[in-house]
Amino acid sequence: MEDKTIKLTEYGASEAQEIVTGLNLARTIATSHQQYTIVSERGQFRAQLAGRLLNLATEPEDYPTVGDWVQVRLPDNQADTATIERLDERTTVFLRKAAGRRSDAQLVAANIDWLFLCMALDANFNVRRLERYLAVAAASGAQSAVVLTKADKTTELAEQLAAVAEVSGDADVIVCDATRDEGMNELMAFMQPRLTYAFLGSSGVGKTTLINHLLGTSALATNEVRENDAHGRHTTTARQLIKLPNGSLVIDTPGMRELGLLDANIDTTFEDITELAKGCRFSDCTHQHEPGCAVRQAVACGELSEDRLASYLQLQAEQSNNLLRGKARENAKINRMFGSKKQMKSFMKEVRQKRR
Ligand SMILES: Nc1nc2c(ncn2[C@@H]2O[C@H](COP(=O)(O)OP(=O)(O)OP(=O)(O)O)[C@@H](O)[C@H]2O)c(=O)[nH]1
Ligand SMILES: [Zn+2]
Repeated sequence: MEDKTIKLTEYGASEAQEIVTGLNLARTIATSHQQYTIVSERGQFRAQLAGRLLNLATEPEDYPTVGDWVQVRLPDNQADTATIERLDERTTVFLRKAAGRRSDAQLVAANIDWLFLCMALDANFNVRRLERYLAVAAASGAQSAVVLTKADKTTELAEQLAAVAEVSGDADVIVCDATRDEGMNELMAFMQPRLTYAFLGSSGVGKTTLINHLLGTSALATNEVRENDAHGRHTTTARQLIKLPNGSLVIDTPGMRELGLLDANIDTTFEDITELAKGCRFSDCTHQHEPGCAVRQAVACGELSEDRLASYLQLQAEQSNNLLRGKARENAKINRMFGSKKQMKSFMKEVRQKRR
């Protein structure tokens, strides 16, 4: 195998990373079924979680995901598997709600600097969905930009851009057309070496195509979309971190049918409504039936769209529903581990006293 020394700083490591004696710092660049591919100073390795970590892992968040920094024990032989001993704290994490009724988290990627929220300008175009992406992205800690793809497929670009501008706040909006190689320069102008960028969006909007254009190759496989229905088949099944020629790191994520909301920053994403709500008669106004509601008033006089308010209320309902379920889940976990909350507290007290 080619002996190449990889500088971890090229993978975005910050100087602050502390390296535990005997362990190497590595970045997770791909995962599949609890098998990981990592990049370390000694090169790329396959890796698996140490048994101790596996035993402690009870939530999806406990497992490494693409973009994670991990501390590993490397084997002498590159063909052998490395062991992940510790998961470093994440600076940002993009979570979605797993499919189904439980509010389980599904990790999409970690330590992302920028999220590119991708939406196609064909039948995929939907500002309500974009609002959802913006709200979830705002809670991740990463910055976001809107990437509108397939500009060749629309005859209403001006109207679509106006609709996007109404919901996207301060976020930059980049229009791309992969068939004519348009928008790639704007996208590249965004991207700096060593920062990590994740492409998110429904299946078939052209995320992989964009990354291939940025790479200048067809390193990643794409799939033809079935004509007429605008539903791409799922091409991207595994996530991976890829380095672009300019040194930027990109993560292609599998297209999502629906972005399940687990945590969102609704107030900043819907700043217009938050502002209006200050004029409501009741400070806890739900903007649904209360008298003196400034938000409904704005809808009535056409200042705020009915659809945007509906979208806001819907996301808020999902958010509070998840919070309730999350609390119930946390209590169940405490009961499992300690018997009861009371027993947990007395256990913690004992630990604190021993430390003194
Ligand atoms: N007309 C047109 N087609 C495009 C454009 N960009 C991508 N496509 C086509 O759209 C289809 C889906 O593209 P992908 O890049 O695989 O989409 P994706 O978002 O990565 O899809 P998943 O991997 O399923 O999430 C392919 O047939 C591409 O050739 C574009 O700008 N214009
Ligand atoms: Zn109100």
